[in-house]
Amino acid sequence: MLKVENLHVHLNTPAGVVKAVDGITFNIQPGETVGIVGESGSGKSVLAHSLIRLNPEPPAVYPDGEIYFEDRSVLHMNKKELQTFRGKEIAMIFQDPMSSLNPVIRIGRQLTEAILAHRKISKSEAKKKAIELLNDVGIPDPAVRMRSYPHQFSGGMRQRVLIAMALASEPKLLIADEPTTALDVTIQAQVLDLLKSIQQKYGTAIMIITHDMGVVARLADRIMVMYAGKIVESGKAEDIFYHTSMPYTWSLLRSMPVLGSTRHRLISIEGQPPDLINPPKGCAFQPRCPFAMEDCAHSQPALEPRSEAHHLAACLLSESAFEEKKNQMKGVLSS
Ligand SMILES: Nc1ncnc2c1ncn2[C@@H]1O[C@H](COP(=O)(O)OP(=O)(O)OP(=O)(O)O)[C@@H](O)[C@H]1O
Repeated sequence: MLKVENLHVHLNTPAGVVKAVDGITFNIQPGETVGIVGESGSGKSVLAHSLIRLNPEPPAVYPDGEIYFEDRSVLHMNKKELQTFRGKEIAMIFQDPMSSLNPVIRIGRQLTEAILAHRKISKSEAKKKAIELLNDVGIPDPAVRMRSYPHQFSGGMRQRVLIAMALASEPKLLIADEPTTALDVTIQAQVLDLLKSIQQKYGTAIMIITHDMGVVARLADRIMVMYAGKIVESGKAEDIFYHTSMPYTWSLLRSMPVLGSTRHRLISIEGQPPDLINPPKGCAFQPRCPFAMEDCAHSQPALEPRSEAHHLAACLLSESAFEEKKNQMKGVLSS
């Protein structure tokens, strides 16, 4: 359904060219849930926004690569084509629902208008559909709540409303950019469960962007790990969690809190993410990598298959060598 080929997105800033997306290739199939994880600044949002050309142009330019949605080139769409494409085929929800809702217009009207923008139905049918959608996303008393203003809803409820708005056009792909970061933990879990149930009901593919490995663990079939504008590891969720093949992914996983663990402090990844204007030569993670070898500073590892099908990693260490290094590290940490 979605095919991204060797995509490069550059941001021309006064300080220089930020290589925010630096040669990324992936597909999303209908109904699939794909998680994109990485630290702040790794290029997740720029990548997601480029799928519907939401990065302001300038500063964004697309010097190389292609994005196809059902064989249509998104990078070659004109303004009018983009307008109908956005929301209708691919919809997006953001971290802060308040910024996407109009504070002075009732929820019901905003939702009804979103439906009417995409479907040729009467106003009363759209209203009925709006109530149905609010019900689907778990808003109690939806017919009554249609008359509420955004500030009369809690943060979690507002995120539910936005999910309903995104579903108004029955998109084939829903991009959720850090949809739960602004919510507290119990509400986060409810919103993630809602996304899962929506996918089952509507068959919508979901691309979820997060810096939280716990979020992708809960939701994603397939995970792509981003570092410095590149995908450094991708595979099925179980490959990423149980056959981790790239030291950056391993570091992200080690920084996750573990329920019931005797570990008392969270392990953070030492060092800073690289400057995307002057990225380091060789592997961009090398300056922070606990397993770096001499070659890592000179040659950039390609994203290559590992032993499990469709599991790719960009690391000069072979699977067995990485396994050995991890075991040595565990030995040092436990002694
Ligand atoms: N409008 C812009 N102008 C200049 N640089 C930008 C702009 N937007 C993003 N960047 C830079 O592009 C890089 C990628 O940013 P992006 O927002 O995609 O990261 P991210 O992984 O989504 O991080 P976060 O989780 O903090 O949103 C960063 O170095 C960021 O500073």
